[in-house]
Amino acid sequence: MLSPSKPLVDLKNAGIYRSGRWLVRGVDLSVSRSEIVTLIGPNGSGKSTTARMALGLLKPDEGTSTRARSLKIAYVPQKIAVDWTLPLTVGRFMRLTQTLDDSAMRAALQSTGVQHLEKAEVGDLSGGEFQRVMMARAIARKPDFLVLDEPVQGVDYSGEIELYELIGKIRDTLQCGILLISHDLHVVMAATDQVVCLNGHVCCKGTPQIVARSDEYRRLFGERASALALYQHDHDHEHLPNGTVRHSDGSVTDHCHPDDGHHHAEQKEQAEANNAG
Ligand SMILES: Nc1ncnc2c1ncn2[C@@H]1O[C@H](COP(=O)(O)OP(=O)(O)OP(=O)(O)O)[C@@H](O)[C@H]1O
Repeated sequence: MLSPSKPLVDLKNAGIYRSGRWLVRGVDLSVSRSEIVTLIGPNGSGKSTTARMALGLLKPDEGTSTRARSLKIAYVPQKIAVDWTLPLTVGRFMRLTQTLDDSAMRAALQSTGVQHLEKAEVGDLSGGEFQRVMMARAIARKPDFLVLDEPVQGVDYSGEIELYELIGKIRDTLQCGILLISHDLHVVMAATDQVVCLNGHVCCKGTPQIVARSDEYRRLFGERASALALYQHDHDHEHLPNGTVRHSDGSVTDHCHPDDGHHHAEQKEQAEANNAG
């Protein structure tokens, strides 16, 4: 039985060491039931590596990675190796790696708004449709823990907002914990409970700041601007290949300082509120 009070997944000081360097190090991260945790960070900052530790696909070389017993996991990876020139309908794709009866398959496709595509060829789908089919395939498993690696890749802005809203709905319906990966440093969903910013280690984490008041976002997204949040931070230090850290003042230490890389969104928001007032 899964305990409601314990996290589904818990990484403590976890790190992966490969080819003479730490790909990520010192990662503390937990995901509980009905919680959405978003991992952000630039390319190569260790997001997928961290997700793979959380999934149990990679064993940490340092620290620990634990998962609740009998945890049902679904993973939508960033890339999947399928030859899309081969004919494959969405309906068959849904059942490639799991047994699903017709009604369960259709319910899953319906929940992500793509039931009309059951007979479509997977190779013909648009980027947004493909992501929805991938999510339908994952949620058909009724997971306790869902990992979505870059679910909005190849999707335009309005499609991106719809996908973020859909992820919120999936969480509400399945009450699963979700680990979401995004390389986008600026735009993360408001429904995110925790944002963890990686840059080879955890730079900062916390709740995202809502930018519903921003004119630019309102112009771009209309009413749904409130579905977006802006998360700002500064990387004020650099991780060197030998595992040491160079700070903005040029000094080099073995580890990050406790106040490294903190974001300033709260101060900025406060300043904006003061100006508006
Ligand atoms: N098995 C491996 N051996 C050596 N280096 C690796 C291995 N796997 C990943 N890396 C390196 O580790 C770093 C982190 O990779 P990871 O895929 O976790 O980054 P990411 O944050 O998900 O990046 P992206 O946004 O580009 O998907 C990269 O520099 C990558 O080249």
